[in-house]
Amino acid sequence: MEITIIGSGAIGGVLGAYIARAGVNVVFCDIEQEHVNHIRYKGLRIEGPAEEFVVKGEAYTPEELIARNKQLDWVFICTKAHHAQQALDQVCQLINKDATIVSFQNGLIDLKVPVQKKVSEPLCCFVNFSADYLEPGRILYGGVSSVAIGEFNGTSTDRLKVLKNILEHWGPVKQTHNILGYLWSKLSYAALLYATALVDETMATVVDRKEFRPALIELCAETLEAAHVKNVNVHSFDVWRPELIFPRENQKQELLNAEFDRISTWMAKNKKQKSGIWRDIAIRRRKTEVDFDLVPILEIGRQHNLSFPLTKFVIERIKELEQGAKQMSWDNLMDLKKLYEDDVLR
Ligand SMILES: NC(=O)C1=CN([C@@H]2O[C@H](COP(=O)(O)OP(=O)(O)OC[C@H]3O[C@@H](n4cnc5c(N)ncnc54)[C@H](OP(=O)(O)O)[C@@H]3O)[C@@H](O)[C@H]2O)C=CC1
Ligand SMILES: CC(C)(CO)C(=O)C(=O)O
Repeated sequence: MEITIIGSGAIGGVLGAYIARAGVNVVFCDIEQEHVNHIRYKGLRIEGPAEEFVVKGEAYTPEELIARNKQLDWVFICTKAHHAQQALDQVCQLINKDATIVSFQNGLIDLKVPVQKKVSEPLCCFVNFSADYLEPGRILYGGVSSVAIGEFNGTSTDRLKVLKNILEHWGPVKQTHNILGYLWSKLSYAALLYATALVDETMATVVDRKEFRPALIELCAETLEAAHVKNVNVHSFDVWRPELIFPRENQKQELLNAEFDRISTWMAKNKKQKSGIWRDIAIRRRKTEVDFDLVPILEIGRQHNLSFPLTKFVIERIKELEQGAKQMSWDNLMDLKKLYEDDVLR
């Protein structure tokens, strides 16, 4: 068995390193030549909260992987959502009907393989552990958190069992009939993460600020309402309990405050202190995955005559931050709070 990781950054790098360290054949693939060279010649360093280790491995750019011309067996697509389809298309000629493709993206993506390839639909992996690509060959790993896998149609298959065994070289993995429930739940959590990235502060600091909580809770409720109209039964994970937020009429202030305290404490303990969204904007100066995370929520709202003003605001502000038209600041959260108080509460 050989696992090919397409996109060996934060998530792909951590998973690949643990799986390779356990003795499974892992082939790392990434578009960054310097990163590929590091993995190949010096090794990939994982800097976790409990341990640091280095794994040397076979590593290629997509072009080198194609030139190698070996059929791929297990293909983990670990790029950002907006690169995933292109990353898969690029290596498609190396994929035949026996291959298993697994998507690891946050957000709503629907990877397609040309039908003539007769490849089964991709498996899906929900990820909530955190990691950051620091520089070529170096990845910060925040520590163990939930990972769940499933077939999109909810069935239990042999290939899922095999995937579970592979991924458990990293840590505990839940096999679920409701992978969409996890993905949508993560989307509602991601709404919170996007809001924290409006400020140049740690996620824990933002979530700790009680004056912003009502607006943040309503922001997450908008995504959960979209999940509801799509008939998705959202699943809790780690400290995230969407059932406390939606349906809105079930909200209990005390429970929600305690929940947000718990989330803040949980975030403060993680080695990764700021979100991937913050990192994309502030450090890597590139686009976030907002088009795959929050933009589809607005679209679903439109289709169902639901307006999601806070989601719309966060999308617009994130895009302004991406373009450099606005700066990260508490003022952004003040504006969100004001919108909530003036337009939503009214
Ligand atoms: N990081 C985290 O803590 C978490 C991330 N996730 C999700 O996991 C997914 C991956 O994110 P993450 O690991 O953080 O992203 P990273 O940017 O750290 O890693 C993705 C890597 O893929 C590379 N890449 C882009 N296009 C291609 C291509 N065509 N072929 C090969 N490699 C390519 C990127 O290069 P380049 O940078 O040059 O584009 C990058 O090195 C995202 O959907 C994210 O939301 C989920 C939970 C937590
Ligand atoms: C913070 C984290 C890891 C979720 O826990 C995440 O998904 C991100 O950084 O985008």
